[in-house]
Amino acid sequence: MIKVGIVGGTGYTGVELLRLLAQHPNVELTAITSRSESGMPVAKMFPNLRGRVNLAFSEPSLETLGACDVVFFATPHGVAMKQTPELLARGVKVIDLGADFRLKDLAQFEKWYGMPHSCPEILEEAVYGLPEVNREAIRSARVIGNPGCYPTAVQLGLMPLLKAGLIDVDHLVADAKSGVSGAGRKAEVHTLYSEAGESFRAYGVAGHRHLPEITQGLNGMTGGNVGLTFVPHLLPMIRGIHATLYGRLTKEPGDLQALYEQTYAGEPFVDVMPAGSLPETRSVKGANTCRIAVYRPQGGDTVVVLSVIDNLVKGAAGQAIQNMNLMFGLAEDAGLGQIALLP
Ligand SMILES: NC(=O)C1=CN([C@@H]2O[C@H](COP(=O)(O)OP(=O)(O)OC[C@H]3O[C@@H](n4cnc5c(N)ncnc54)[C@H](OP(=O)(O)O)[C@@H]3O)[C@@H](O)[C@H]2O)C=CC1
Ligand SMILES: CC(=O)N[C@@H](CCC(=O)OP(=O)(O)O)C(=O)O
Repeated sequence: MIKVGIVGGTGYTGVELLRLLAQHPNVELTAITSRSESGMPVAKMFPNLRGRVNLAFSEPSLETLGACDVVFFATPHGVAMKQTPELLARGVKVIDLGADFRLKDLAQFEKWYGMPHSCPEILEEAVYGLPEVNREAIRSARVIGNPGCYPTAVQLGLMPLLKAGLIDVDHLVADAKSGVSGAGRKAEVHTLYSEAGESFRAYGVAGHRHLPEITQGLNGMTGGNVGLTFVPHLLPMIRGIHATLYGRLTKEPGDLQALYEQTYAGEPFVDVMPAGSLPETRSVKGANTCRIAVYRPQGGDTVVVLSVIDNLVKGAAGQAIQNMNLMFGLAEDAGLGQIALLP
């Protein structure tokens, strides 16, 4: 059994890790930390875990975490990089759900996250945990920068077109919408029910920290520098991301449906839907699945891709477990068989 620790167990990605790991056949939950709720039984805060998780929250101490085989950081940016060097020295692998190990360019990290990086040498060895792109490197990684939620939906949606060299890489557009759980569990005015409910708006239009993460990934697919306009929106729902992606064709693309199906053939967590389908966020709610549909409206020169994920699963905790499975040589889908909750 793999001994697992979770730092940040009281947040939304933390409790999602717990929900999924409690059903994982190869995992023993060893430590679940919270600074604010240390001593409280986990199932008291999260009754969905009653009878399934019998631990109490503990302080995030090196002693407890150092006894694990792998530690997930479900914490704000800047926390994982402080503790990762000591954990690695004790032979513990690290999967950060925050952004400390995602951006390879230090200047970009410091610009978008407003803090210096405390372990650049570990950032260099860390692997970006998008299995559909980096599967082999993930298998041997000690540190994973788990992708952001929007970057997962956008990169998986655009990858087939970019790898095939079919679209103008200077003018990509990603119009993406997220449910409010994407903002985490901490109290903030803009995610209050009476602020976010029955309303809809964009945010981060002039610049969002996921822009450099997405372009880093897309650059890796094209070998050059892509130009991307990325506009996130806040939807009055709890879970889910819907990304609508636009690319202008630079040549006759052939059968786009076949291109998508072939690219993702054999991928356990990417579902290319039949031509004419409209992926819904509810079709992935609670599941580690990205569902994609590709369109060429009126046979014109614009390709439209629809990509949906659950921000807390394929956009965070599920993908992190997929990465853990790869790092420990387990079946990639172990513990990740959940079917989406519908309606
Ligand atoms: N929500 C989402 O959809 C997604 C989130 N992410 C990323 O995952 C990470 C966690 O997000 P989310 O679960 O939404 O956040 P939350 O705000 O819901 O939870 C954050 C957790 O971190 C703990 N924490 C905060 N500061 C520290 C610290 N200095 N040391 C140790 N623990 C700390 C908190 O517990 P306590 O204060 O009790 O210790 C809390 O449990 C973030 O980096 C986020 O950007 C990534 C993809 C999607
Ligand atoms: C709706 C909402 O607020 N979503 C978050 C993104 C989700 C997330 O937490 O991603 P990171 O891990 O990269 O921070 C945001 O736009 O800041």
